[in-house]
Amino acid sequence: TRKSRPQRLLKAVEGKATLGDPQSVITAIDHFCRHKEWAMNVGDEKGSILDSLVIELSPVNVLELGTYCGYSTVRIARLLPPGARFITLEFNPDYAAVARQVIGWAGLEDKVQLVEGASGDWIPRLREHFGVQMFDLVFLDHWKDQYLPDTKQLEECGLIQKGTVLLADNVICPGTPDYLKYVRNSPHYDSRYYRSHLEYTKVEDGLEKSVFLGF
Ligand SMILES: CNc1ncnc2c1ncn2[C@@H]1O[C@H](/C=C/CNC(=O)c2cc(-c3ccc(F)cc3)cc(O)c2O)[C@H](F)[C@H]1O
Ligand SMILES: [Mg+2]
Repeated sequence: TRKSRPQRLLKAVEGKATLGDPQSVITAIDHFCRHKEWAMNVGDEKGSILDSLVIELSPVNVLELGTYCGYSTVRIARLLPPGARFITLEFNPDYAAVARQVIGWAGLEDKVQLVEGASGDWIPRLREHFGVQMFDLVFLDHWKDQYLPDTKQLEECGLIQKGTVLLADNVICPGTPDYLKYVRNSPHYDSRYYRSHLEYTKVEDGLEKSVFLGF
């Protein structure tokens, strides 16, 4: 059967990137998505904002919801300090398989724990299963209507504590209206919008950074 788009994206990485070089993997994916086939990676423009926030935060414990092909996983993992712990959740086995190979091509497999499963099932188990107490950074990029329920579940499980930074992709396009209302109106979050564009297009989109202030 015809290869899927993620499999064609992986072929582009294998054809163009240098093994063990994360930047070449990022460049290969961006080139493929800009010139061959669009794909829902955070992309280079929003990716630069993501990079600067990761560098500024220098997080020790990171959670990503929605690995997809692993593009943002590679962007984040390449900037993490030694000893940092990065868990990324992906429940589609085909996407997870492609992401493992993309992460491997970047030489970052030792920095990333890709967990194949649903956020709703795994969030309550992260503490006892991985021994993580709280996350310094959570990158939300999965189904847009799941940002809010998963954020609430992370709060209830005590995985969001004072200082935790939530970074949400696509708050304009496709949009996450209920999540945005929640973090912008809650006295427990200090929220800020980073205006940008939908990956590889001129359509407006952006990232919302929300710092948890404690209960
Ligand atoms: C719900 N719990 C989950 N647990 C684990 N993995 C999950 C879960 N839910 C989804 N996944 C996994 O997370 C990924 C889902 C990404 C969804 N992303 C988008 O839809 C998305 C869409 C656009 C877009 C914009 C304009 C347009 F015209 C068309 C598309 C742009 C973007 O940047 C996006 O991120 C993956 F696919 C799914 O298996
Ligand atoms: Mg996205």
